[in-house]
Amino acid sequence: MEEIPVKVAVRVRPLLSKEILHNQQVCVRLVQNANQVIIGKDHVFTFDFVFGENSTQEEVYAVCIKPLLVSLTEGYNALVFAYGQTGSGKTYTIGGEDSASVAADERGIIPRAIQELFHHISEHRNINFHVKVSYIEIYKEELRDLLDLETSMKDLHIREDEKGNTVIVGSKEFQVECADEVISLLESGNAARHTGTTQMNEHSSRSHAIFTISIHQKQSAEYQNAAQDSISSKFHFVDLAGSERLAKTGNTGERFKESVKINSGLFALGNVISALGDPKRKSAHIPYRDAKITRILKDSLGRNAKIVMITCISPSSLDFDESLNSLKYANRAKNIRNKPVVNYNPEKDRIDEMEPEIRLLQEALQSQQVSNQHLHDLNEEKGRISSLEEKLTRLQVQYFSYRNCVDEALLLLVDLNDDVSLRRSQRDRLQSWISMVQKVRKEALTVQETDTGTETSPVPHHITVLQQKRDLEKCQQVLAMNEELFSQKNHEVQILQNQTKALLQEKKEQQEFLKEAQETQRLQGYTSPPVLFLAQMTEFHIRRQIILSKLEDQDKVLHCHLPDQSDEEEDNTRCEEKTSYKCSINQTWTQNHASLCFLPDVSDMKHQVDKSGLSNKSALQTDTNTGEESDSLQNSHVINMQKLTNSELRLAKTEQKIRKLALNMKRKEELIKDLVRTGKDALSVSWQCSLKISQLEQEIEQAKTQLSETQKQLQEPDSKELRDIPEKVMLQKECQKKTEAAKLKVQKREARELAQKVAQLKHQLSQIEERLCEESEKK
Ligand SMILES: Nc1ncnc2c1ncn2[C@@H]1O[C@H](COP(=O)(O)OP(=O)(O)OP(=O)(O)O)[C@@H](O)[C@H]1O
Repeated sequence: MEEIPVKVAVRVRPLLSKEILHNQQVCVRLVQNANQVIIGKDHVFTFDFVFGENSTQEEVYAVCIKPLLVSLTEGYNALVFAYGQTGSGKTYTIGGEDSASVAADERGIIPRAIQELFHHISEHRNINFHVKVSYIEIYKEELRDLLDLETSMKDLHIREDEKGNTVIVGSKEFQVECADEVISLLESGNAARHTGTTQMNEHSSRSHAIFTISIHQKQSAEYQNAAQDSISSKFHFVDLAGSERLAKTGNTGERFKESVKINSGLFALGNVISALGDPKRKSAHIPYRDAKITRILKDSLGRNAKIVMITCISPSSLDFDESLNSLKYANRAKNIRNKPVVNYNPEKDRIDEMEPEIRLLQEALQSQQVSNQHLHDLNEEKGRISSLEEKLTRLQVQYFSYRNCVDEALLLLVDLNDDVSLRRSQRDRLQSWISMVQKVRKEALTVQETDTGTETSPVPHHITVLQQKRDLEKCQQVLAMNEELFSQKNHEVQILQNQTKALLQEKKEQQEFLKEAQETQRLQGYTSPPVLFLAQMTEFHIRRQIILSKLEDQDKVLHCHLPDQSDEEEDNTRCEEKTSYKCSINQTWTQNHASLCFLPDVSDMKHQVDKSGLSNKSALQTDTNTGEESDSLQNSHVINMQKLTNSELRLAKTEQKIRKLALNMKRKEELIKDLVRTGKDALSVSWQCSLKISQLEQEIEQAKTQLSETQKQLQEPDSKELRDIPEKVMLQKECQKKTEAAKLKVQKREARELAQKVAQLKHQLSQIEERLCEESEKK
């Protein structure tokens, strides 16, 4: 396999009108015969082709591209890429401009190659050509289909097939028939390409564009002989985005981002070119994967393609650095060596690849045919069976009708045999016929019995089968309906079960919630001061209740004796009084029972007790015959009543005390809260003060240092400047500063005092808190 180097051409564009206007100088010269470019004074480069400012598009095409197009038609892959600084003439050379605005002789490489290709096709009628085109751009390292803008960037992927050919999966390939069709596709792609205005170029391409023509050629059937195969080849036309010096272009925002991506892609391409141009490259790694452009060109660069690199440069001395860099870049590319081959038989290879698949398919087809035959046979068999079944049914019907006839004939002949006088021979024959029929019938019955295993039935067999079939169908229908019903019911049951589950869950949750609430209430009951107070109150009431009940019991004992010591009238009075007393006691009892939190009116009680006491006294006055026992009982009753009154009074007093204490506690709690708040405020004030103090201290320190410096300066006898007025002003300022510093000192002292006060306050506060705690503990 022959190794051929990459051909490198350099094209120097003429100075543009704006460059002439700015009187820019030319810094590039060409030595046409030697294919040399001299830039500046002493940078000389030799290339395969050099084109000066007067070179035409036709010239560039004829020299650089025509041989590639010939190679393409011979079955070789080809690649031309234009490299150079922004605004150096790449798009102009490649032909990526709007062709409507370009004169025919200014058309670039691509339209010329298209024309030539279709001219070639038209001249080779013996070959069947299939031409496809695609147009892709790499914008900010993302692929974009310029012929189908609806294709999302995410759907385009660079892949490598098993032969190492780069394939862009998802890109549209248009099958084309004539040059005009391709030109219009090219134009629509050019229009869709990302371009923008920069300081360096009014129509700057902001992306790398790859226009690809793929051809597949095969001898026409009439000219074909067995030895000839088909050929497939492709031609990439690559218009790279221009290299840009960010400082020079002044790009910002989106343009800046584009520049970064463009330069990184070009840098990756430069690295690939360097690696490929390195004589020790066999061991070196080729960094194709670093950028999309290098991944796409992987199968061409350094591999199976004939390559021409066109380096475009500006002649302006202002672009000297960029042009020199481009020439160095191109110089490296000269070292790349490729091994192009004619791409024969991709179809045959494909057929080879597909052979096992074809074999499998053939086998599958055969087995399909066999099974089809079987199916056919089966169908035939089925048809035969059904016709036989029909025949059988018909025969059975015939048989039964014949049997009926025979049965009837038998009966008739048996009668005739008995009644009619026949000749002996006739009678014998009849007799033998009858016995034969009987024998046949008997045999038939035995066969039927063994077949069915049942008693003989008068219904023909086929009719029974049909009937049973119908019954079976009905049963199946009923079964299906039942099943449907069953599934419905099942579903309903399922729903109900779910509902029950949900309700149970809800109930459980509610129970848990209730428990939690009860628990919280219980815990709160032990900790909250008002509840404690209530509990204490309740305790008091219970004790009071116990005392009252004891008194009542004693009272009952007392009243049991009273009726025996009075006459009837007095009895009534006493009874009335007794009832009123009892009622009053019972009333008190009921009141106490009704609400433990309610204190009974002490004055009421006293009044009732007095009343009972008086009534007892009057009873004692009317009955002079009362015994000592009754006296003592009455006395004890009065004493008890007094005791009760006393305890009621004490209880009322204690309750009042408790109320007062609770009120006091509440006030003190509020006081504590206030004090804490004040303490916090005082703390924040003191913090702010200390912050201010530290600031002031710093300022004082600064003032001090400045003062000492000024003093030093004043002490210097040689300092002439001191006598100057501005210097004096400065000194005055310094003095002012010193005064301010002194003031600050005073402020600082005040602040310190304030801080001390705050500390004292805090101390007092803590003492009060301690005292309050002690008091509350005592209470
Ligand atoms: N050989 C030439 N003869 C006359 N004019 C040229 C030539 N080369 C380039 N120009 C002009 O120079 C300008 C810039 O060219 P072009 O747009 O092709 O640059 P570019 O290298 O593609 O720039 P970019 O990288 O920014 O896209 C265009 O106006 C173009 O017409």
